Amino acid sequence: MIAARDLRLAYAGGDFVLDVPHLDVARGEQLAIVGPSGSGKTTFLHLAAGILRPDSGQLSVDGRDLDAMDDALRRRWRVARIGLVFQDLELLPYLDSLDNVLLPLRIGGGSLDAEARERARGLLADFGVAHTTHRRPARLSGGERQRVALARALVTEAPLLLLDEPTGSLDPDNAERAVGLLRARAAERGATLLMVTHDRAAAAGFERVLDAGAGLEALDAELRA
Ligand SMILES: Nc1ncnc2c1ncn2[C@@H]1O[C@H](COP(=O)(O)OP(=O)(O)OP(=O)(O)O)[C@@H](O)[C@H]1O
Repeated sequence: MIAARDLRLAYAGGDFVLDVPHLDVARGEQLAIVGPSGSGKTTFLHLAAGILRPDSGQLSVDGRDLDAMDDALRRRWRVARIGLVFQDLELLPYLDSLDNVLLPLRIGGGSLDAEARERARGLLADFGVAHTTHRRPARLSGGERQRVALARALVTEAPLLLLDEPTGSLDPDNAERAVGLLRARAAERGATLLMVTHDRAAAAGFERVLDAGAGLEALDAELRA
């Protein structure tokens, strides 16, 4: 599902360089990348989502070479094929929870029929935030906002879930429940799940956990071990 080879990205004007020599994530696999702040987890996730483009190297996601797509196509492809949770959530402040969850369908030109609305409401209920359905983000707690963002990642039933610190605002019980639900939904439909986090507890139970502690180039060593 994800194949990265000799991937390199340096931010203009910064010191940080992301190097990922070799990483494969199989279709249907659930992978957690754990590492401290600043190790490049978000950068890698944004490369995999086609939000950032590498300076060099190859990256194929869901069988597509992201570099070969123009920006508009990559955006359409991302909305259709990836359920994404951003570290800063990116809920739209003028939409209530239901419309935030429906947003990927709206952007992707998908159907917003009764069935889609029912699915969105069901996801809000699954994550324990049905009571926020008609509230805007400003009137939600941090944990409620996070759970709305998690519900949104599942609404398109995309084959790839990319989750950036999906439990950052949740207490331990809610974190465990939320990750369990994301993983169960992914497993039910054979979707691939990649979570990056600094929270080792959130990664407990994942069959494959990569340590980005020494920088993502260390992933290569794990793969060869
Ligand atoms: N737009 C940018 N321009 C310059 N440097 C950046 C930019 N975004 C991130 N960085 C730097 O790149 C490095 C990796 O950042 P990244 O957000 O990928 O790390 P992370 O592992 O996700 O950290 P955290 O757990 O704190 O979110 C950091 O040193 C950061 O300061």
